[in-house]
Amino acid sequence: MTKPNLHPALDNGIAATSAEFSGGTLVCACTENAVRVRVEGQIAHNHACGCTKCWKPEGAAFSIVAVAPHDKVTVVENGNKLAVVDPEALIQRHACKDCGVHMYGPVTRKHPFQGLDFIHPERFEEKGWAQPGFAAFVSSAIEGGTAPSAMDGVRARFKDLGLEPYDCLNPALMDYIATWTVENRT
Ligand SMILES: N[C@@H](CCC(=O)N[C@@H](CS)C(=O)NCC(=O)O)C(=O)O
Ligand SMILES: [Zn+2]
Ligand SMILES: [Zn+2]
Repeated sequence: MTKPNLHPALDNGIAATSAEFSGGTLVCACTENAVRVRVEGQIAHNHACGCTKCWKPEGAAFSIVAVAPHDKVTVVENGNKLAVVDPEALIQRHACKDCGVHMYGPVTRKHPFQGLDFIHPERFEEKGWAQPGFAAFVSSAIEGGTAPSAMDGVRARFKDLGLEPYDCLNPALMDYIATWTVENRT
């Protein structure tokens, strides 16, 4: 059976995390006047996401997405090209209006992820960012066009890569969300 195309940063071999990585610059896909976003420090919770809302490169069924604290994320070039994809969404994904790449997505509303920005580390100009650790929203890939009959192969491939597949987030993040929910009951 042919291997499913998940994402180039998975299919072509997962690049190792470097302890030396102390931040980098995300760049959009424009060849002129590219948007650049500086992220200070290492990223956290990097994972593959199968949902339809996360930005993916052409042909990929999954995105690669991680978080960084909002105060560590700064637009440094061509921020005038950014627009919010869906103002109603929890994650305020700021995309380049010319090439469509999502550059950063802050969570500003009261939520366990408030204060975090979602970013796509494959857009870093530098290497060494923390490698993905699991796969989230795997069943949502069907909504993005993956055939239901391909899903066993998709999950098996993630397991081969050492990335446990989940249909929501991983247990650590789900427990974190539930704990926050208990602590913030009104
Ligand atoms: N099945 C839905 C799932 C969407 C979803 O819940 N995505 C997650 C992972 S990125 C989320 O946290 N979304 C919040 C948001 O999009 O603002 C889809 O594929 O569109
Ligand atoms: Zn662009
Ligand atoms: Zn997603």
